[in-house]
Amino acid sequence: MESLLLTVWHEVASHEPIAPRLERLRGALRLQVPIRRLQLFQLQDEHRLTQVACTVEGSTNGTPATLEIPGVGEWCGTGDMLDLRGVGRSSSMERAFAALHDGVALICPLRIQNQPVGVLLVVPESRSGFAPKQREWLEALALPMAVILERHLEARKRDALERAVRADQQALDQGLGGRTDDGRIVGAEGDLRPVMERVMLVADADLSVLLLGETGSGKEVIARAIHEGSRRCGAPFVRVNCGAIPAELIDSELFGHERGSFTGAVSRRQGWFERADGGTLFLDEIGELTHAAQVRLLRVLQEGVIQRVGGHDTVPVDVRIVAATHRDLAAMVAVGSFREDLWYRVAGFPIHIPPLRHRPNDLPALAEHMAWRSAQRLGLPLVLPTAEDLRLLAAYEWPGNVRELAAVFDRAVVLGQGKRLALTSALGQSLPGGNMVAPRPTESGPGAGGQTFPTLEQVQRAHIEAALVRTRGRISGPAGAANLLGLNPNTLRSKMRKLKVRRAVLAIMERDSAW
Ligand SMILES: Nc1ncnc2c1ncn2[C@@H]1O[C@H](COP(=O)(O)OP(=O)(O)OP(=O)(O)O)[C@@H](O)[C@H]1O
Repeated sequence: MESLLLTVWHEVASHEPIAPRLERLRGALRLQVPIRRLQLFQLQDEHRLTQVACTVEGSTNGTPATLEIPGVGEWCGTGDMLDLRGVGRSSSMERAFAALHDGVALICPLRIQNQPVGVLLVVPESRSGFAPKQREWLEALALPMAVILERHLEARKRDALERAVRADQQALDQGLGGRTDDGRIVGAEGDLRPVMERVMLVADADLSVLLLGETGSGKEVIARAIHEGSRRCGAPFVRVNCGAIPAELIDSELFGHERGSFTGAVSRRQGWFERADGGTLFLDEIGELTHAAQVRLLRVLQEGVIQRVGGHDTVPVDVRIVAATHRDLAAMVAVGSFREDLWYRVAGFPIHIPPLRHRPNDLPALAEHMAWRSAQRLGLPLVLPTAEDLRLLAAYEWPGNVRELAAVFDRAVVLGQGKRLALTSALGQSLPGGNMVAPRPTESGPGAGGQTFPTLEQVQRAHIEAALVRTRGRISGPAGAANLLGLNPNTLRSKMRKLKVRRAVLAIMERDSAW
């Protein structure tokens, strides 16, 4: 028993990730106790457990990541170890645990200084369960397991905090000159004009604004324009990506924290509201906020004051909210995944930004802007798009909108090395094997005078790939590549096989739209 406990405490002191430590622990324990599976759960609130780690042998683990178990919090705080074989399963908690492993398991509450942290679940090798002595050993495991779990949770919190600090730093760098853009809104006099008219109407009205539009369509650009057109323009514009906030850090992100208020809080930190005080808080991807975060956000919007985590003073804050989402927020309200009261707070004045494919008149100016921007960013000579380049761009759907256009130009400029815009190649970028889509002969560039002249096979392959890019991978039907190329779908398929055409170009384009 002593040597076993020594091994256990040795694992407690380790800094390795939790899963291999638990696996080793199970191995050591199995010398004394016939264990098949160990599962460690973190207590999320009164009724919720989240699986942190599981070790198992010989079968996959079908336990869901999060379990709703009524009364589990209370039992964790005061209850004793339970052998599910022996209980009458009178409570719904016992029934819920018993359902996990066919009623053959032992559950042990994990506490530190009487505070509940989680649950250890142990499944025996056989249905006969554990002998009394073996149960004693398992009971002795509760404290070291609780310490392992608590340290693991603290380490995760620390990591999340470091990530948040890094994100802050990036945002700061961008604000301080990381932007190589001239800040121009291309299309303000073109297809984007109705949007700009609404921006001008609302900019100085100090209403909250909700920007609706597909990803990469320019919501942040418009949010900045609203801020810059308002009387708050001399004060900060703070952008927060709501989808990237770890649930355990929501309070600290919103309200800030005092030094030492939790492990990892090495200095005082201002929350978003304080940082944006007097200015505009841009809540990007607001539809991604968790339910708990929605509640917290609503509270500060209603009360207009914040209290830092670990602090006692209330701090009044004055911010204008501009929120954005690519989701159908009204539908989310209808199904209850976004709070209606928060919706009323943030959706004072909605502005819809159309996707790039609905702004054909802006495309030439945007293409020139991106050619200039990429050349400047990458330190290469400026090459402007030709009429043929513009036709190629106009034929594409742009699911990633202006951001995707910017990424395509970055690649086209790099691939063309300041001598040409390699737009065809940039649209159907390099494949995992390292091969490139061969340039089309029409591409602006050296053509016949260039260093390499593409073979007929390369040109055919590139042409078929360009057709597949345009039809987003569809081969047959009126909107398919075969129709576009004037071929029978089966003929196209056999050509694709012969030429080793890579339908993976599509996967790459999808990946690149998030570039
Ligand atoms: N009208 C425009 N004129 C010039 N550049 C633009 C325009 N619209 C968008 N951009 C550029 O496109 C990129 C994406 O824009 P932005 O970040 O505003 O999109 P978004 O809709 O907020 O994206 P997401 O939904 O992913 O947050 C940025 O580099 C931005 O500078």
